[in-house]
Amino acid sequence: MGGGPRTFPGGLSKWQYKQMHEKLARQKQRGLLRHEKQLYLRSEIRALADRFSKPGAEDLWNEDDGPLHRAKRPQGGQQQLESGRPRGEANWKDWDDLALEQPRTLARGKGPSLAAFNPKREYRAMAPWWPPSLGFIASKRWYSVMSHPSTVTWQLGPLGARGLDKAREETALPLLNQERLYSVAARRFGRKWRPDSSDEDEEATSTPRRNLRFGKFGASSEEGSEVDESEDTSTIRRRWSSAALRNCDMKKERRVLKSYEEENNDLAGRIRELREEIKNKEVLGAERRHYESRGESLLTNKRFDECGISPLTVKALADVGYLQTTVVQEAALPTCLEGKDVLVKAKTGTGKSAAFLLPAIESVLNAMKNNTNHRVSPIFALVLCPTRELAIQLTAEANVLLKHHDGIGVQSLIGGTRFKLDQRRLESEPCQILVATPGRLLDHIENKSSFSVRLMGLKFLVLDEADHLLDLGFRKDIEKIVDSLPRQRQTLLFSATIPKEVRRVSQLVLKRDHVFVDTVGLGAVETPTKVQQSCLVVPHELHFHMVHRLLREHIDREVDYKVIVFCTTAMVTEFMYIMLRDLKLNVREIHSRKPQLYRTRISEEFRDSNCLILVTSDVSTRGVNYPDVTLVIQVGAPPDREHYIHRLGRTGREGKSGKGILLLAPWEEYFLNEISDLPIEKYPAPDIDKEMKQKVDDSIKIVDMSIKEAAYHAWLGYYNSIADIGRDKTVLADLANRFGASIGLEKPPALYRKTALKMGLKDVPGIRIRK
Ligand SMILES: Nc1ncnc2c1ncn2[C@@H]1O[C@H](COP(=O)(O)OP(=O)(O)OP(=O)(O)O)[C@@H](O)[C@H]1O
Repeated sequence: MGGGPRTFPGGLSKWQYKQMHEKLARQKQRGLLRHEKQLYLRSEIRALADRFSKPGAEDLWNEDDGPLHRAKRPQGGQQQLESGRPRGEANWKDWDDLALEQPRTLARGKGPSLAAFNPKREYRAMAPWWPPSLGFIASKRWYSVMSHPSTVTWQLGPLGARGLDKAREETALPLLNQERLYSVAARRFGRKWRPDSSDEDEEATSTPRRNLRFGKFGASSEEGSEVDESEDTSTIRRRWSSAALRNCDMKKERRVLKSYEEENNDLAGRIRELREEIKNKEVLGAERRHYESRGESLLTNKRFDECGISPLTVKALADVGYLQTTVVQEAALPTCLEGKDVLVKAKTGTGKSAAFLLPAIESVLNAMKNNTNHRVSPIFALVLCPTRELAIQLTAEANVLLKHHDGIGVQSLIGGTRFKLDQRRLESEPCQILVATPGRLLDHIENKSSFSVRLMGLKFLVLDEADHLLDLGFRKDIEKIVDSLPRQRQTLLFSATIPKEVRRVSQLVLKRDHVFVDTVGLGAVETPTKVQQSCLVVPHELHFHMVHRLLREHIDREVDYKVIVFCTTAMVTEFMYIMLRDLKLNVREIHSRKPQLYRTRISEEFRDSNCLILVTSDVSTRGVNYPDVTLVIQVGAPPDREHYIHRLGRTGREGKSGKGILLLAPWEEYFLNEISDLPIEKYPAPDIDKEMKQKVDDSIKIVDMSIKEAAYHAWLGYYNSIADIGRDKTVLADLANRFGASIGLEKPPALYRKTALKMGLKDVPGIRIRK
């Protein structure tokens, strides 16, 4: 008779079974369609967000929501600006002027068109006294000037006391800010290409990082110019039109053009608000400083059992001795537990991890209560972080907090492990909370549809080290990840550093009505108060000798020493490690060139030990919590201020004391301008006697030639990417060759022609090209 069996699983008839399958297929198809539709909508929304953030669309960020009005540039200010123009940066300024004079008439191919339609710069040049709170002109530099209490008084004082008219005549401030802005501009302008020198992490693969930082959404006009240079006028016109948003403008009411007087009135109002805001923040900051000055830890009087979190979590916290919240936990928990989107800024080592892991657990508990879908087990909470070590650490912390929650599991997805093993682990073990690095997570999303389905149940997303994840090195990956997540979710962003640009870009992942929790406070120092910071400037040929000298000095003084030495690149780290090991120091190394298992083992060893030195690259810069580090040495100029703060933050955690030494060469002193608001003292240069120098030289000799050559290439790549140094290629080549000689290279190793071309080093005297 045929036709197969009469009954099917579950006692269904053939017809019922067929019906059921058809229904399931229809459901699946509907699901896929919904998903596709969601993806399409998101891409549309992102495109729109892009328009909002593009240079030229700044008026949309204006709190008044009014259009950009072209105010007249104060005459006096103009003159002073011209006279005070920094040497060598004249062209930036000239472009500004050009833009001012004939904004829409620049002919194709005529002169430097790049800034012509950048109203941001135009506006800043015209009305430099405009307060930064009004949004777009508050570049990072300006912001840092504003945030310094003394400068705030100086800036706002005249504005408040003499009124706006007088303030407009105030030209010293614009002059200063212009100079700073241009110097930032010049620095960024040069960062066009960055070779393998970065060792921050290998997850950020797609885009060279520093050079493109916030290029697309950035507040500073300078970055826009970087792109503009290669564009023709038609592109520029396109950009100009995007500023108006035209039919893409989603605002319901038409924005009415305001008169110059109206804008001034608005401005006066805004200034009053701003002063109020600063006063409030200063009160908060003062409270906090009081806390710190009492020499206590950052713990508050609030207990975890009063925070409205699950008693089982409170029990787990008590098991590890956490009874009271830290300042950031007290400040962030209530808002996070309310279900709001939050952006949190708090100093390094103050307990941010628990501040987001606790709400993550609560969110999972709620979701599990309400979850009716038993076919797939959704991942309810996702924590993204930039490095593998940090992901492993956060997973371990979450595991501690979940100790008494049976059936809830946390897992990590990081690069350097086997994809198939990850997959099997994800399927076989409970995973309601996932901690991941972006690259590997994306691999799973793109290659495993069942994984994407599990993510569709997501309720809670955290971006730890958010400023870094939203930086261009990671941005594309983060956007793709966010696209594959449900829009109905709570999102938290955490970091110790939140530059102004990040606040804008954060709108891509946060809801509009998100809350900003800042426990550092405007005007307060961003580094831990109990960390003694100093800077030592010696010729870079002596850096290795000096590191050895500083380490010896520290070891002699501290019985339980624990030191981290940060080097600029992975290969320089390796070189430093081999040299220090030969000098009989108890040293370990972590950098991206080491296999993951090795990295994890060393990381654990360093976490649990004393009397150990860790030589590392930027893979250890952010988030990793090694308790009781007594000294952090940073060798060479860090890529930016944020790197400096996060590296320094590996010591002085939990309100403890620590020391940080920044070792610079004389030509790296420009970096001190970036951190001029931090309490950094001059370190008295210790002597390096002949015997000690000889010892170090002997140890340098034993390092393998191939490592030396790789260190030379990496060194060259790193400094080439830093505009202050990479701008003058001849000087750079000379410095690199001096570095090569100091590590025992008789002649500079040759570069591949292609590499030299990319780095702009072809035909540069002193650079050898491989035949
Ligand atoms: N409530 C608490 N009570 C006691 N210790 C705490 C508490 N919260 C956090 N800690 C401890 O403080 C240390 C620093 O915490 P954590 O690593 O979360 O800092 P962080 O702010 O995330 O630092 P970073 O900015 O470097 O990432 C850890 O050792 C952690 O165990």
